[in-house]
Amino acid sequence: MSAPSDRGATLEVERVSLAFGGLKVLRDVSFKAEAGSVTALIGPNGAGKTSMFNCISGFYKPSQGRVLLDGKDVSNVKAHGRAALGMARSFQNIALFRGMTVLDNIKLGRHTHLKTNILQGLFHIGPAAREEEALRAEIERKIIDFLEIDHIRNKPVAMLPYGLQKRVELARALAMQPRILLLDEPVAGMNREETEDMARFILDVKEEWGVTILMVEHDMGLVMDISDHVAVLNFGQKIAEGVPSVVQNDPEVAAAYLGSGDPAALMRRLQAEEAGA
Ligand SMILES: Nc1ncnc2c1ncn2[C@@H]1O[C@H](COP(=O)(O)OP(=O)(O)OP(=O)(O)O)[C@@H](O)[C@H]1O
Repeated sequence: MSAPSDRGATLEVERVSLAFGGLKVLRDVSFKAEAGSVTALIGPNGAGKTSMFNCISGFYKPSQGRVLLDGKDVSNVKAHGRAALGMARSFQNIALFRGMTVLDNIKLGRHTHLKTNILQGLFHIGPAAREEEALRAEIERKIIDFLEIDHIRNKPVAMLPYGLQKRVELARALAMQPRILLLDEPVAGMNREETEDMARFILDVKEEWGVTILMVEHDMGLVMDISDHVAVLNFGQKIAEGVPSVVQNDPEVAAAYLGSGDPAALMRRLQAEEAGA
């Protein structure tokens, strides 16, 4: 299969902080997702993972820090501009048009950053160039083959089991021809078989399409199995980072998750680090 993007993009998060009123949600967080790798952002509930995703994709503007895509500062680029630069995102809760078919949902993915309007795109009218249309159709066909969803292409999304809906969401994100894919809890609510399928597809997106993957995920089995790199947030700060085996054995990470150790001491250390930064 030919890759829709030549290679994945590098993402750098540089000293990002975010506050809602007086609440500091992210504090001076830096990490990097290397081109063509799978990076996982993990941490207990409320650690700031989704907020970080929102800063990366341009939904939130950090109070400090920068987001760089292939070394280019995109901090002032709006969400749709970042999408046009190759950032695609899936959401924690499925954000598909439930009454529409699988194929039409996938088609909508491509219109995120094209000038062609959605209705023109769906009904193949207007100024959309024929050649581009053919190329797009080819890409959609490849995505449908790749994710093994040909048998449901004309089914309304609402009729599909949860795991397949998540797969359609991935298909729609791929239709944007991303260079980096941000996946917010891609296997949340899935059974074991669905999780294993999704793990395989994520790895295939990386290996066959060269797309960089950044995912927020609570399923530690999946994170440790498929990530090249893991960054851990707790109380809005990065507490650990590295290859899965190192992060897995980090006592501070265990303490953050299990509540063992002394959370007050950890909080004090994080605050002291922040004050000294
Ligand atoms: N729009 C908002 N306004 C105010 N506070 C917010 C907003 N979004 C998030 N927060 C707060 O920021 C903190 C981090 O939330 P966030 O959703 O980023 O964490 P998370 O690590 O993604 O959690 P989870 O794993 O439960 O999804 C929480 O205390 C949350 O209540």
